[in-house]
Amino acid sequence: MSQALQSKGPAWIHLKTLKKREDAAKQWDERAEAILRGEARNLWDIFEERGFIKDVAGRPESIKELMRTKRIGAYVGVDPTAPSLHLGHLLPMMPVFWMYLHGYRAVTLIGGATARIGDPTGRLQSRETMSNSEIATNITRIHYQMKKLWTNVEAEKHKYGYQRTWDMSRHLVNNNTWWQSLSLYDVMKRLGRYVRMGPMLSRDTVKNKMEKGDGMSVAEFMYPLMQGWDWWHMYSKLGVQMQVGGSDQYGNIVTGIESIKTIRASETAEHLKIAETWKDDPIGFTVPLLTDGAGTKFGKTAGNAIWLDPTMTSAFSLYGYLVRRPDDEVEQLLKYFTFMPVPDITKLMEEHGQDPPKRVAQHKLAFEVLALVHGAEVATREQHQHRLMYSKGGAAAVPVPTGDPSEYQAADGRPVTPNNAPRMDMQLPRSVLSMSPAKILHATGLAASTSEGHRILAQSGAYVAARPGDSMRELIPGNLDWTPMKLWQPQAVQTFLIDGRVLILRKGKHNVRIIEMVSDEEWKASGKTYPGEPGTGKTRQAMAVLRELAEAEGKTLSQKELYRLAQEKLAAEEETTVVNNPDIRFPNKLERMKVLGELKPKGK
Ligand SMILES: Nc1ncnc2c1ncn2[C@@H]1O[C@H](COP(=O)(O)OP(=O)(O)OP(=O)(O)O)[C@@H](O)[C@H]1O
Ligand SMILES: N[C@@H](Cc1ccc(O)cc1)C(=O)O
Repeated sequence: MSQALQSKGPAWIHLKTLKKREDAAKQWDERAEAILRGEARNLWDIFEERGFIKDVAGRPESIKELMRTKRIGAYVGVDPTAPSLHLGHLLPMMPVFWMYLHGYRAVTLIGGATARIGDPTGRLQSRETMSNSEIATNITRIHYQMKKLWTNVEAEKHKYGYQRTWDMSRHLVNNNTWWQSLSLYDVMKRLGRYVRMGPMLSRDTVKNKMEKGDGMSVAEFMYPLMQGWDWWHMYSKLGVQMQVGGSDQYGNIVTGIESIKTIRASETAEHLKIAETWKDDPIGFTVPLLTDGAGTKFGKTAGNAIWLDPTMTSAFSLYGYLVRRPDDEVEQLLKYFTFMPVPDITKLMEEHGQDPPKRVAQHKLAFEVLALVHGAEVATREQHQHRLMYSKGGAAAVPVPTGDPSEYQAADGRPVTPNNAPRMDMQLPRSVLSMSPAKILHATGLAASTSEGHRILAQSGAYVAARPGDSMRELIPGNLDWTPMKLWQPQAVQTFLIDGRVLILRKGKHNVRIIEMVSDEEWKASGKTYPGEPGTGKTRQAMAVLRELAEAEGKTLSQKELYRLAQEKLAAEEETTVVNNPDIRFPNKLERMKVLGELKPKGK
């Protein structure tokens, strides 16, 4: 046995990794051969068959050959200009998910930096400037949404029998992580110096916005170059050679290809130069536009978005929307939004054709999309609800998210997963900020009590979105970094407020709260209470109810008596009626009578 293999530690790991890499390359070559022999399929053909390809930046034959022979990476980016992704965004993400299932490297990108500038493509008016807190909120929500999608893609991988290979990989990145430290000098030196104004000025977006719109800022003008630099970053660091986008992204993708070639050629250090053969060239394509029944693009601007966030479009409504798709659309939607092989879709459509009113194809579509967006358990639940509704011929009662305390509780004590995570957005009164971190955790529902809050903090189990390290400062705008919370002084948490109004906390991996601080007056007027709110404890509330009941009977009770009775009743917790708060139990009517019967009106 060689020295390296005998010794423990890094050298041994290194050899093991090398061996895996070698095996993976061999497997890839074998598959490339199998594709050539017609025994395996080229993913590019699958993209074509499913209707994913609208415009191609590059030669389709070369791309196909590249995909056969090389394990390239692919990415799709979304700017967090809204608090949620929508169905339109999911379309360009689907080919990237397919890439992952087929063993390529797949990246979804959140444009924490680009969202600040706003993609001017196809617009006459600039996007509104977003505040730090709005960006932080959107990034947090979309980050966890993408995580959830990736979790469910993983489940789909098993469902459809895709093998895990050692080298398949998926990444979720935020372009702010490189833009925050990139120097203007680097961008100018490697890219700006070579880009000519003529072609940039002749782009439709630039001409239209300058001539018919509200003009164009330098940053907006540079936007396609920023997107191009993102791609370069991932091209050079992760081997991302392909970009996928919505149909409006063609111009940005072409500019990106030119940018990569320019930056690549501007490398002066011989040992850092990247090869420039067709096998190394960046390539990309756009997917068709997803439109609504009236042919309008689905999106934020048109106000017709079907959101992937269940508090914005409930899982029930998403299912309902998909089940209502007309017969002539459903086959294409199955190709776009499910991982069902096309022969299975064809078979399903034949079955559907035998009894169209049964909508088997639409139900399958709805189930599959929900499984991808919200997980198999929610998909099964919603399918059941809808079947029940149709069989009864009436509308089932659907819970609409209201921000009720129960929505912040983890599902029946089970571990919090991306698919059952409680809702993130909540409000709390500003006075909460002067409480201890343990109490704040309790107030947000991240801890069941203050003492549990203490325990969580002692074990470093909760985090606040903040600058990395111990700097005790609020989040770097555009980033999402976490700092473990400690048993800090009561005022400390205040230092992490973003724009003085938003606090972002997390417990465990997926249990997140984005808390908007409102004035105490506004909170009081809302009539809401939070766990541990002073004056709203169980005993105090029970005393208030008992006092009211007694007064209605013309009886006045001392505080001491009220306290004793409240304690007694709460301890008994027999026959109960839930009032307002599911945590607080009150005596039922019979009980009340008994209680009041026992009472001696004061002075008698
Ligand atoms: N309806 C759609 N069909 C296909 N792709 C879409 C659709 N909507 C958005 N996309 C794609 O998703 C990505 C992100 O889009 P973007 O952030 O511009 O969202 P949007 O909802 O279209 O915004 P807006 O409506 O404000 O223009 C882009 O690649 C875009 O082309
Ligand atoms: N410009 C894209 C989003 C995006 C941002 C950065 C990227 O690197 C890629 C894509 C859009 O508006 O849809």
